[in-house]
Amino acid sequence: MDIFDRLRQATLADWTAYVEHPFVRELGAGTLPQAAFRTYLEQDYLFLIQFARANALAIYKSRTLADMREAKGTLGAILDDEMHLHVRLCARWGMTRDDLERAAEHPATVAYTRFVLDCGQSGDLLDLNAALAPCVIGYAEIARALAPSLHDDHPYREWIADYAGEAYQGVAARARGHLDRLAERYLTPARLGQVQEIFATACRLEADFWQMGLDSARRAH
Ligand SMILES: Cc1ncc(CO)c(N)n1
Repeated sequence: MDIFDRLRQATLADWTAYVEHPFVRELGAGTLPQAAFRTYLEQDYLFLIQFARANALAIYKSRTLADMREAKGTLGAILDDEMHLHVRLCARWGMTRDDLERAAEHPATVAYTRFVLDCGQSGDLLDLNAALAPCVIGYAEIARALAPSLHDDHPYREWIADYAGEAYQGVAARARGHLDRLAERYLTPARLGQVQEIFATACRLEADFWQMGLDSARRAH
């Protein structure tokens, strides 16, 4: 069992509430209201800006070149791949990159991103990567679970296919391996509870992020 599996086991209720959130189920079934997806995607673009900063912070917090390269790889994947998906999908609704960058951050976006950044500022690279893990590894798992139900005219096909694709799955697998190596170096029995709490909080903030999308569609009706 690697450290990711141990953290997931220890926080299983929070993990499950995140990866099996009603937003995820409706996304997979293709029944998610478009308004919910649009709000989610707009906020997720703003999320990714802060998430890029968190990975830049991971470079700053690194004591080895190998750790720096891991964070740089994830940072590159966010800036050069993942954000392009958002811009591409939003362009279909007439939203430009500028529109996205001008949007106001929802409290759920602020809460999650600033929590992750604070874990990195107040803690070390293990704390920061424990806060980042539910995000990267969680999305890879969610998309892999949804991919078998994809069909040609699925409304969210591109989103699911991108996160289920080889490139993103590779980023997540690397992050998982890196977290394990960080745990070997830095995790002590005394720290385990705190690292679990960071992981669990990030899972809860992920669930809140999905909920924000659902709630916005409810308000629009
Ligand atoms: C909220 C959130 N969590 C995880 C990911 C995966 O990078 C994302 N794009 N957005």
